[in-house]
Amino acid sequence: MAKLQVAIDLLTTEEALALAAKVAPYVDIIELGTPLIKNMGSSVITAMKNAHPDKLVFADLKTADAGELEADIAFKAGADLVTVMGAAGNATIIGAVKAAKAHGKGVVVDTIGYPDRVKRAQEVIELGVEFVELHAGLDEQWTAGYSIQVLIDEAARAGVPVSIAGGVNIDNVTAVIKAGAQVAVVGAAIYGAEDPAAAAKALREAIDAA
Ligand SMILES: O=C(CO)[C@H](O)[C@H](O)COP(=O)(O)O
Repeated sequence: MAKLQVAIDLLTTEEALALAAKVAPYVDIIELGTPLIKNMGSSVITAMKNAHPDKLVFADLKTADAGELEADIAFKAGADLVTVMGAAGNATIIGAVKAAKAHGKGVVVDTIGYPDRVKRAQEVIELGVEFVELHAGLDEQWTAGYSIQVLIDEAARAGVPVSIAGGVNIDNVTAVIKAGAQVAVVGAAIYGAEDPAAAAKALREAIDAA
């Protein structure tokens, strides 16, 4: 069954916990966004895991170097999954995977900005990562002409476990899952909704029906 990951791109632990409390019944993975972790430090990871021990807590570190060290910090704080950039060297990804194995946790590679996301996904899966995030970041989403269809097409031909992030919403989530994504990552369409719980519930139902 495909998973729903809520990306919490808010800026304080208090706001993140309040949102997570509303949407937790409908999501499998709670992602702490990079700006949130930069603003609050690893204490937000611990706070979220303590509040939701039954959920996978995803620390979107976007590590570019010192993979083992940065991943170890997040796993010690309570993360179940951490991200390393696909543009990082393989040594960085291998280091993070080493830390993950030591903690019984996992690494996700984020392909933001990588020219050939599918090729990199196929390469890094061999390094022991859990799955690869086919990701158009916020800046790319705000570029004229952006369409999530690019990511959906990439997922359909990746042939390795992937998530899709970059403007997933209720209108496209079925296509995201039908393309083969194992995880749909949803940020603004949940945290920016008038009723985040209702938005998460609708996404959950669409994923389960896909
Ligand atoms: O990691 C991120 C940005 O770097 C976001 O969390 C991710 O893109 C999902 O958010 P949205 O659904 O708003 O695109």
